[in-house]
Amino acid sequence: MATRESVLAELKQITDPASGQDIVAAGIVRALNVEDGAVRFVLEVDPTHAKAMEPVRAEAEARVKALEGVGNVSAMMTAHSQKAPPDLKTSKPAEPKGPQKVPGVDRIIAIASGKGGVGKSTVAANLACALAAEGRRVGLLDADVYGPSQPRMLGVSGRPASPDGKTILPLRNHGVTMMSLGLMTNDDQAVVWRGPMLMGALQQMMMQVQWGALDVLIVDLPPGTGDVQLTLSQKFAVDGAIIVSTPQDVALLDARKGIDMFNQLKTPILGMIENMSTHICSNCGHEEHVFGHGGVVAEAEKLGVPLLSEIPLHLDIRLAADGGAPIVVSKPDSPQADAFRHVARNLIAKGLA
Ligand SMILES: Nc1ncnc2c1ncn2[C@@H]1O[C@H](COP(=O)(O)OP(=O)(O)OP(=O)(O)O)[C@@H](O)[C@H]1O
Repeated sequence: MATRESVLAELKQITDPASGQDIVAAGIVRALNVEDGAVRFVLEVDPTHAKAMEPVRAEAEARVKALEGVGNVSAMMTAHSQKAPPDLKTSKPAEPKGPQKVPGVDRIIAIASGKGGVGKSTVAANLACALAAEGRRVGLLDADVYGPSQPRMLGVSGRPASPDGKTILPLRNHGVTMMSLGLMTNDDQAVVWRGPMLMGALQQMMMQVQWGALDVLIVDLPPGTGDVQLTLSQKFAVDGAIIVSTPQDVALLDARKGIDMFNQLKTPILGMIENMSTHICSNCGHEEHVFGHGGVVAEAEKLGVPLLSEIPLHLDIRLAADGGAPIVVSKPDSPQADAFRHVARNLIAKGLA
């Protein structure tokens, strides 16, 4: 199916004779609309150039028509119409400023937590694998610079290759395309990241990794509310954040700060996940509430965000994560895996993943 990105990429192949730039960069492509294979756009040109621009319009129309999954194409020149619609009269560039999209990536979901060690990476790994098991094209970016754990959780190692010295080839396991800052550093080397370095590294991971076509890119954030969170939300079009917390008061207090930050950044909160909700004894199945119970449900209700799942504290979840095959992959039919799969299905049903 043709997307806005694929149409823009094709239009970028055409040169604007007036400026010498491609027609997208020159800002003359306006009001692009791609819906169910039908593509509409306008070339806004100076009326005195209308004649000279006709071949450009015809080429644009023909090129887009030749794209796979495109049916009807309507390419109009504003110089042809008596009066251009008001929003086409500005001289702003075609691409909106502000958060950018990662080429080929349809959606970005951030997995965040206020506090460290609450199981954010475990949730991100299982959610990515669960979405892949549902047939989604999934990427997982481990942006947890302070404790990158995805290589271990997804069972991948080795340095990612960069054949051209510019782009980075991600690794892949359990149906998930994965990249981690942990793969770019030595295993036991402590890395001290400074703000600008962090932002540069994140930008590089998002834009220079060859993610390919993805339905969703899951970003496993570091705990807290720091530079990585800010850069991600300000520079990239993040579709939503999922906040992971344990039911403890301290974790919840920090989770609230995280939610406040995303609210300020206008990143939608997709919901909260209560991890280590109840402990289920792997011998007798007895349940107990190690970190208290119901804290996240109450908090989610208070903040008006959905509670997406309650994940039990279970030895199998830790063993699976430490063994390089998350529980969703190693024991897909277990109730523990189901707690994650339920979130994945829910996100897909809502068109969020
Ligand atoms: N529901 C669970 N049941 C059992 N063990 C769990 C569960 N969730 C997480 N763990 C274990 O707890 C530890 C911490 O989890 P994880 O690394 O996912 O936390 P985090 O919030 O990402 O931590 P960090 O602060 O390092 O980013 C890991 O050993 C993981 O296997």
